[in-house]
Amino acid sequence: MERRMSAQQLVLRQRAELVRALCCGGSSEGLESILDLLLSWGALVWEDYLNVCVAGKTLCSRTRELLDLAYSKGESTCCLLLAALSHVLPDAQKDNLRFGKCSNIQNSLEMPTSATLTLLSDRPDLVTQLRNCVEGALGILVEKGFITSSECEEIQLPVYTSSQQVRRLLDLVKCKGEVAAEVLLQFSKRIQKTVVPPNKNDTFTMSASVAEYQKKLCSSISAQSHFLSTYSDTGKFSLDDIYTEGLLELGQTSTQKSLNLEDVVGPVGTLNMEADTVLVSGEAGSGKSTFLQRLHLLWARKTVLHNYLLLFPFSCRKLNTEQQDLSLKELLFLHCCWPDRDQDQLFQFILDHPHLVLFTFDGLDEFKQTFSDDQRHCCPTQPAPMPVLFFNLMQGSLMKGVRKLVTSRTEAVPPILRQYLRKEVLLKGFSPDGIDCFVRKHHSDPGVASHVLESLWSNTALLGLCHIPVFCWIVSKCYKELLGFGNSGPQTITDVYLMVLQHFFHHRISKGNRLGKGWVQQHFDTIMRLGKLALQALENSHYIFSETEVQNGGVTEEDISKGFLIQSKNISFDGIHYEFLHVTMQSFFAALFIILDSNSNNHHTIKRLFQTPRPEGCLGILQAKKYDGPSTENPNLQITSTFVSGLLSKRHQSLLLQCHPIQTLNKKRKQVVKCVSRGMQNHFKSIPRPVKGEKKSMHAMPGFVWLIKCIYEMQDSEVAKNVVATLEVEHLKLTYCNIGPLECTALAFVLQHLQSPVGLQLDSNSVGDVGVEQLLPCLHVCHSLYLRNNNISDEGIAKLVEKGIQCQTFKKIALFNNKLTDVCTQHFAYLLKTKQNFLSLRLGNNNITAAGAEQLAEGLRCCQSLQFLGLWGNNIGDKGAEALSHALEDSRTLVWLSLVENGVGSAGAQALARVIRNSTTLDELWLSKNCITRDGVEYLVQALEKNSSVTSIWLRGNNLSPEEVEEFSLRESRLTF
Ligand SMILES: Nc1ncnc2c1ncn2[C@@H]1O[C@H](COP(=O)(O)OP(=O)(O)OP(=O)(O)O)[C@@H](O)[C@H]1O
Repeated sequence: MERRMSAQQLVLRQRAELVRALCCGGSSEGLESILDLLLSWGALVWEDYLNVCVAGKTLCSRTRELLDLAYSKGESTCCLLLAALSHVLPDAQKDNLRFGKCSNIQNSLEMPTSATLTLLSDRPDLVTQLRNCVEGALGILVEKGFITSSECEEIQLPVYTSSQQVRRLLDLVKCKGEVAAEVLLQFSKRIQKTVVPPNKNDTFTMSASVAEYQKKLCSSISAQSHFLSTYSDTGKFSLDDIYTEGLLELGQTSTQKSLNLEDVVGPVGTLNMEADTVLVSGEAGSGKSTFLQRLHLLWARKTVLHNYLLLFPFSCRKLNTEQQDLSLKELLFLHCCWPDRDQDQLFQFILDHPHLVLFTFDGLDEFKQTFSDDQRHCCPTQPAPMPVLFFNLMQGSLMKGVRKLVTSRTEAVPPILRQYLRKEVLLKGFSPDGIDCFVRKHHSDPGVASHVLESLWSNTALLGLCHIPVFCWIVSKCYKELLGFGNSGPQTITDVYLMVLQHFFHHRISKGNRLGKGWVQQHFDTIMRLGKLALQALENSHYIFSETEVQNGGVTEEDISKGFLIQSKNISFDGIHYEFLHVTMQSFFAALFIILDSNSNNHHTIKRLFQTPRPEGCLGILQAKKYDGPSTENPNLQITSTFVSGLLSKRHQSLLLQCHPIQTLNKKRKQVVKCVSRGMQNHFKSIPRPVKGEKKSMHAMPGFVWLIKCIYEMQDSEVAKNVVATLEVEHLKLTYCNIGPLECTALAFVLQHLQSPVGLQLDSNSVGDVGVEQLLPCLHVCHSLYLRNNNISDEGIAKLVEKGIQCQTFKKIALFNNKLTDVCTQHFAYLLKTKQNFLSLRLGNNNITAAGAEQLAEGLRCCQSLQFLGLWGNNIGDKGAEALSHALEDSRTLVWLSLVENGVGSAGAQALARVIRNSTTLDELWLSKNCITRDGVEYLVQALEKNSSVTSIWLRGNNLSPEEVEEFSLRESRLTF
């Protein structure tokens, strides 16, 4: 059992977490900063450092090497390692790590006696001081003959970040001897005196030509971002009228803090200080382009981001069309805004003041080439092919210091890009309040808005879909059709897109004519022409069509008049260009074409679209690249396959039968079912055998959720049943998988058919109250439900508990870090009273006070089964602890209780002592980070004298002096301080 752990034990026990913390971003900056500190503190000698840094080793193996080394060197090195980790890791990554007492250790080296030793002892500061002037330092050292120009070039290779260049310089100079080291130190002292930190007191003069250009840029950006393209046909709404805040959260943290627009570009959540690129990721239609558009508009009005004088907005869709090699200068001025005069002066201003410039790139996922960092290009005036230019900008080899904001579909972010990211922000669509707000903005008539909202709230599957703004837009646009559905409204995204298809055809038919039942047949030719254009283009990541391309595809004026194709907003094109109203619409037309086209080749298209293992050869874009299902390389093909599944649902058969023979439809359907089943089988095969004593557990691989969504679109319970019939796991882990309400609906649809109960782990997603409701149909097959970090409120809990008490197998719930208050405790009290086999209730990091604890106590008093109760990080105080203790005094089942960080004092400890005295089952009691004093601990010690089951009571961070800690540790070894 755990006692107070030594630094060595902490390093050993947390090995996996430490490796993850240092390697998750892909950047080696964290590890290298730690090595700097350890060298400067004398914890590592030069040979150790060289051993860790052997060239060619991966970041993870270097990290492991360091951990092994520290462990083998003993307690004091581990202590310094933990101190360095605590110093270097961003707060967000420190949450779940323990650094022991080592976090405040300072330099333990004596004053250095030589310049080369000073290079070691001052290494962390030197890296910071010199990183903006490596070139200057190198110049002096070359000039004085200490290093050669080829050594100088090697240090400056663009593969290295500026901090890495400094480290290489320090390593080199160390070997060049005392005088060289002395020269470098003097240079560093000199620049310390002269350099003004960037951004602070940054004096620059904005010449008239820069001011004029800024004005032109603002007015062109303002004009471009005034309207949303999805509203272009109505002419009714400006962005101001309809824009609704979406949920923005930091990626890679365990806390869910909402960000505002300025935070996205600002310092909050920075993981890699060296990188300039901020990624905003989200699902299709989650509002990424609209978010950027809003940011552009507000910047152009000078309402936000005042510290950026110039903003250059790029669309990856448009960059795709660039055939010529361009220099950075041409890229800026040709693709964004042409300066009327003084181009060179203006460009020089941009080069000289990178921190005053912001670049935005919309739709990285639409860029034809996959991100690669093979080819370095650093010269701003030299032309290069577009992908080279673009990738080097994101990496920071080009225009270092300019902040870049990139949007992308989550699943399409290439892992290799992550090492160049400053941070990742997730755009999670609308909250339930956001949906309400959007619908009310869309409908000026409050009666209609309420009617639409009522029908949404009565169809929770559709409500789940509407947290994605593009679906919310469709539902609002097609409100007449929606209200016409009554109770049997759309359930799947295919239903929603069929509704919008019908809506557009309906609105474009001449007055007096009605859209009959056979409307698909009526518009068959248009559908096929647009579908063919859509599919061929999707295969090549092509989203903008010239007039010639449209004509060559056979698309007629009349087809265009239906409104699915709109004129491209990218005004700098020659001649008219078109794009689909939204890219998801392009995917939908592509899917319609695959289903309705009688060409037998579609058999291959479907096969390739659903292929999950690495295919031999496949659709255009997929051909040349490594790829794991359609998801990773081209997310639009993934959505297309979801639509294909949905269109093959038996529910839509009668609609499609009008223009396609049943045999062919059935054949395609069989094929899709086979592909999806095989895909799932592949996932199941990847489940490792359980280690002895552990549960058989499956961690969802990429593509699992996509397959589940395809099955849901088919709306066929038999398919769902067959697919999971062979799944034998006890634990299904889907953490950080972008599970929102829509995915919950699909998961429940499939998982409810599981043969034996599972633990369903959905931590760190965006389930929310709507998602919780969607999960209820599968609650009877969940013995445990893990919903940490999911924006769940008391409302969701009310529904969960109502269903949970009817489910015999449901025994454990974890709700750490949600939005729960005392209101939820009355529901849990009811559950504890009613359900006498419930085992574990974890409610840490919510907003539960003494009143909530008193409510819980009501339930606990009648509960004969609960073993684990976690309330870490609430605020129940002494009163709450007393209430719980009274209720638990006679418990014959309680094994584990956590009241860490709850404002519990000695009165609370006194009450808890009674639980300890009586209990024969309690094993661990967690009371760290409270305000218990000597008196309180005295009660606990006395109670322990009567207890033999308790193995540890954790008391770190209470109101005790070091002497008291010492004394109690000697008296009672089961206390951990
Ligand atoms: N914040 C918002 N306020 C109002 N409407 C929005 C908002 N975000 C998105 N929408 C609506 O949803 C549509 C789709 O959004 P958008 O194109 O921004 O999504 P996206 O995430 O960029 O999609 P994709 O990844 O498919 O390109 C918009 O055209 C608009 O109608």
